[in-house]
Amino acid sequence: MTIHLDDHRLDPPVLLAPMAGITDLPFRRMVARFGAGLVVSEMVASGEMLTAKPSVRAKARSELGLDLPSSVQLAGREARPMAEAAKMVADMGARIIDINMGCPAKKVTGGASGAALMRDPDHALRLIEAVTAAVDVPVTLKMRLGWDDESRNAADLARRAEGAGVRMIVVHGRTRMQFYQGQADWSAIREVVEAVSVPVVANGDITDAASARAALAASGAAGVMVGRGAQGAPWVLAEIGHALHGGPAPRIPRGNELSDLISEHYEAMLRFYGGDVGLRLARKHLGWYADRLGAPLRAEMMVAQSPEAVLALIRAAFGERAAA
Ligand SMILES: Cc1cc2nc3c(=O)[nH]c(=O)nc-3n(C[C@H](O)[C@H](O)[C@H](O)COP(=O)(O)O)c2cc1C
Repeated sequence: MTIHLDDHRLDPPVLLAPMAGITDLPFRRMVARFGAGLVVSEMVASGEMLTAKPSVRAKARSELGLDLPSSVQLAGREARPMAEAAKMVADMGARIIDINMGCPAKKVTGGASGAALMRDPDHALRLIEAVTAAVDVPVTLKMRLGWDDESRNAADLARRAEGAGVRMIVVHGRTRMQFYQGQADWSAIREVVEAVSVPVVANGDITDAASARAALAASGAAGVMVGRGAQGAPWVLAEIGHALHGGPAPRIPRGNELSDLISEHYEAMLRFYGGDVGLRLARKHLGWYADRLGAPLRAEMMVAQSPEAVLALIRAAFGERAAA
């Protein structure tokens, strides 16, 4: 099954979730080269986008260097700045724009954006309409089941969003008040699938082929979106695409090929952010790779102070001898 958004084919329908501080351009490129139907940027605050801060603009960059659609996610609470920011990111090359109505963080919901928009559907609709009217690229929406158990309004909001021109809806199977607790309720996503005719994508706790298959069966969704499951395993989306949709099997690197890949990711982060910031931000990815792959020297990688020292540790931890 393939999801079509205008000329874009999201094939396989296995999508990388937006994650603030994680799905930056270097990580999206890493996931994209193994294979995914779509990769989504971390959220970009619309207000900050309009101030033209270089670090915010960098989040909205989407040139993957591959023939794969890249989506930029915007967060905000007011229609006009959201529409203006949407125009800016489309001009920068975003091929799809996603609206964040799922983020539970107090910093975000306190500003009445993210999942807080689900508490005020009339206002949310005005914001969606402003964005769809402002750009020619497809606009998608990411939401939760609702604010809390008493107000599970995802299906109703999805129906209205479709009417306002939204082309695909991703639903994280938790309410905002659940934050990340418990288990995502994939069967609750079915109500949204049945409410709209645009593709609905299931999200939450999907980490491998088995959970992806279970999420699709429970929800009836057209595809899955994977977030935390891709940390330290940028090949996981391609593995799911292969198992469920017959896409090409990813070649998961081992030994020196693995240490080359991780070094490449590391150096891409240094180039993207500049030395000091890159060195610091790359640590969490190195930690995830080490955790996933059971590699040694994790603690040393976390405190190493120079790129040369980190690269030597990557070779020692993940390379041929380490694998032997
Ligand atoms: C560290 C972190 C950052 C996130 N940032 C965003 C974000 O910027 N925008 C968004 O819509 N969701 C964000 N999310 C939510 C994820 O997109 C996803 O909905 C959630 O993690 C559930 O999927 P998963 O179980 O596959 O991780 C974030 C989640 C995490 C863990």
